[in-house]
Amino acid sequence: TNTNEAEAIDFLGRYDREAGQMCNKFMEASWNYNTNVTDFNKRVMLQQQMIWSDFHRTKWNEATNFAWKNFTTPTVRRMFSFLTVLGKAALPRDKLKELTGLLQEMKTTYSVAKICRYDARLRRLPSGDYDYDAEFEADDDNQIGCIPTLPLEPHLTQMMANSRDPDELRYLWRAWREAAGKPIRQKYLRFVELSNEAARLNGFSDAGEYWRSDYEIDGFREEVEELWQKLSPLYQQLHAYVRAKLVEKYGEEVVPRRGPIPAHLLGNMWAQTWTNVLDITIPYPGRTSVDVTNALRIQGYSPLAMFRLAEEFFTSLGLEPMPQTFWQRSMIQKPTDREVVCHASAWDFCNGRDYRIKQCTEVTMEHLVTTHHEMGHIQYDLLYRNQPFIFRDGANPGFHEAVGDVLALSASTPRHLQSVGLLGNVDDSYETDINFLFAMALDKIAFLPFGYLMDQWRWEVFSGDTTSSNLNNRWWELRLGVQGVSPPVPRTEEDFDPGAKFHVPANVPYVRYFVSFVVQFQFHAELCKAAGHEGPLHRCDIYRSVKAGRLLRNVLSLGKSRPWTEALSVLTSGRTNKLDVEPILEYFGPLRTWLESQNRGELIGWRENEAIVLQVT
Ligand SMILES: CC(=O)N[C@@H](CC(=O)O)C(=O)NC[C@H](CC1(C(=O)N[C@@H](Cc2ccc(O)cc2)C(=O)O)CCCC1)C(=O)O
Ligand SMILES: [Zn+2]
Repeated sequence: TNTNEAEAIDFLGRYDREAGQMCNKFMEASWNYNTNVTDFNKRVMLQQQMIWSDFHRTKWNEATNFAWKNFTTPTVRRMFSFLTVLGKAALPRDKLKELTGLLQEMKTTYSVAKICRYDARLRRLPSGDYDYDAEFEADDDNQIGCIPTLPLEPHLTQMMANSRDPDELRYLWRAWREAAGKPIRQKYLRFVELSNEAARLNGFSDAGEYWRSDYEIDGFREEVEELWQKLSPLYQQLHAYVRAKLVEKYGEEVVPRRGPIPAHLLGNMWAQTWTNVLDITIPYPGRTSVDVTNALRIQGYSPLAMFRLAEEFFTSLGLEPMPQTFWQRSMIQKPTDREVVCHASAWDFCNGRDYRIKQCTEVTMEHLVTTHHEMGHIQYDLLYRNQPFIFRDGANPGFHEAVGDVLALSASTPRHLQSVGLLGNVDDSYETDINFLFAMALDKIAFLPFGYLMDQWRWEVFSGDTTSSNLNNRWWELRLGVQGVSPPVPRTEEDFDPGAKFHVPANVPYVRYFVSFVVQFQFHAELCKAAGHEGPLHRCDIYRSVKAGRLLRNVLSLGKSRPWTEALSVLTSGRTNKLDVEPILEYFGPLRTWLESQNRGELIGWRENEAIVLQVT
């Protein structure tokens, strides 16, 4: 092995230049496929994927020839520690092709899945009523003239958000899982086998351990478990209150007063955020509500105007504007002339100049928040663009997910929405405060158990604790036990419900979002301090604070050049280097007190025997 550190540094210099070019070519091919889903574009992208993997393996061979662990320069050692993990390219070529092929097939199934309109699917009884029980017996579609025409975005997303008909919601919930989840069950099992084989070739016990290594700390799994245990009581208070409101709306036959909440009634296809049932659950209906969707529409906001509004928040902090090419090359609306992957995403083309967002933007408050989220990824990409290629990444994946959300915490406040003209008169009353905190909790607190259980389930699949005999059952054990939601129709091992959530077929890890929802409040607290904010944390708006912007720039410019624990030390001026639930609990403190008083007499938590009995074939 080569102990010459000077030669190693020369190798790293060459790698830096070549990797940027290879990455750019792969991102272009991947972008072309995602913004124009055709077989040709898929083939080109898979070809580029193989070229990138060959490049990665060649460089890996060179890197592993160096005795890098004894090198004296810390950043050189850190670069080699990343370079000497080959990832899926460690697989034999034929298995790598199978793996990438399976991944593309699963992503395509998800992206093009469509279901029939509600009424087209259902048989009518002589009386003219719908025959709900017949809805899935007649699998022979043309018997009832059903042609699947409704895609997830924007149709099913909007229907799940706006329908208040439990039967329609139940149909949509089940039909989507028939179309998107069930068909990929076998492919996913084979994909897991190959992912584990690749992980073992890299010295990990399974793909879950490989994923968790991104967080660079031992006991990350236990750390996440501990954070959830501290947050679960607040979630249970919110769950109890929302359940009581849903009982009021739909009655106890539909919503068990002491049981889990049926998953189709929470305004979201996966019950992961509950903002779309704010109208049913808002604490003080008469008072100010921060859902500015109507104002956006009345004021004629376009997707572009929403993007400009988000960009202006970043530049008000002294952070980077979007590059010129961003506005020319991004896809911010769903095209009408071709299939695209609508799931929003932010793209770094690895050349320090080309950055884009792909988003099927709708003019809603939810999409305004998403726009900040995606632009947060681009901002982070821009701030670390002068780092070496290997360090151009988030300090940990949760940091990358937090950036946009941190700004959105300020941009969503009633005061801020009023200052940009999206909200009329805002009173500083207690009720308005509670309404605002409640709306934020439907997004941030409701999400925590889902953000936690997604990879709990996958880590157990990768480790073999969960197998094909209990794949779907284990999913519902976690959904019931952790999140307190139940399926609106019985589920069996014929189904594959996790497969109906983008990140499973797309194989995108998810615990990053749980980490983000904790750490974004640590960022918020520190930036508010830097901005000189006084008063309750939930009222802070860092808009136009150049001091807050400077602190954020200092933390994010590090990229992955230092462990994220050091980045947290920079953020907190040395006060901590750990994930900490105190800021999120402080932010929601007033709401928790209010919920505890409102929930007197309610069962906090849920009796699992009230869930629909899980059928096991
Ligand atoms: C080239 C590439 O892929 N780039 C990465 C970014 C990067 O790695 O640089 C990327 O763009 N990933 C896409 C993904 C999209 C979204 C998502 O999937 N969100 C989660 C969880 C969630 C829920 C509520 C919330 O407020 C925030 C997050 C979900 O919807 O379940 C959908 C809209 C929001 C974010 C994303 O932006 O994280
Ligand atoms: Zn993100």
